[in-house]
Amino acid sequence: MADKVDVLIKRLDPGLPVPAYAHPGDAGADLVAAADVELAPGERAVVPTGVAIALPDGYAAFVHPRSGLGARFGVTIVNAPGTVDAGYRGEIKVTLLNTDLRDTVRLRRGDRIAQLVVQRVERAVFHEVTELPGSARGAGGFGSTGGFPGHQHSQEGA
Ligand SMILES: O=c1ccn([C@H]2C[C@H](O)[C@@H](COP(=O)(O)OP(=O)(O)OP(=O)(O)O)O2)c(=O)[nH]1
Ligand SMILES: [Mg+2]
Repeated sequence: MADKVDVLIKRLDPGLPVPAYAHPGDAGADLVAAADVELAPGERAVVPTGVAIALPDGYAAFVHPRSGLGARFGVTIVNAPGTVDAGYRGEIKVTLLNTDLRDTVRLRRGDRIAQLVVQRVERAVFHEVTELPGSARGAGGFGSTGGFPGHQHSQEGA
């Protein structure tokens, strides 16, 4: 059986369910909207979920978009994945964005709008140096390996 972690949860709206995993083995527990929301094309809104949590030290929760909302309606999360810190006791909120150029999206209270992934996280101890150790990648990034449709691979500008 996979590792499990106990997370305290407080319902701020007793009429709504606590986050739930749809299937065994799912990484994300679905979060619901605590209010109706209407998003015009290109519009975003901070949507309450009706829950607050207390994570153990050494954990964080990440608010991920749902692929179905993205594929069907173009609804995503502006700051995906949102980070819920272990010390945060406020309501979890989701900043939804309607990326569709034509259609307004209407979501109802109780609709599943995002999914919460709880993960262990490390705290870094930053050691300042003047030179970093070399690596195979070096400073290449932002498409340095090419592979874009219709474009030739180029080392320039990497
Ligand atoms: O999608 C999100 C992202 C964040 N939060 C909450 C939990 C998190 O612990 C807190 C702060 O988030 P973050 O550090 O990303 O925001 P910030 O803009 O840096 O605000 P702050 O200055 O409060 O840290 O807001 C959410 O409810 N949903
Ligand atoms: Mg912050």
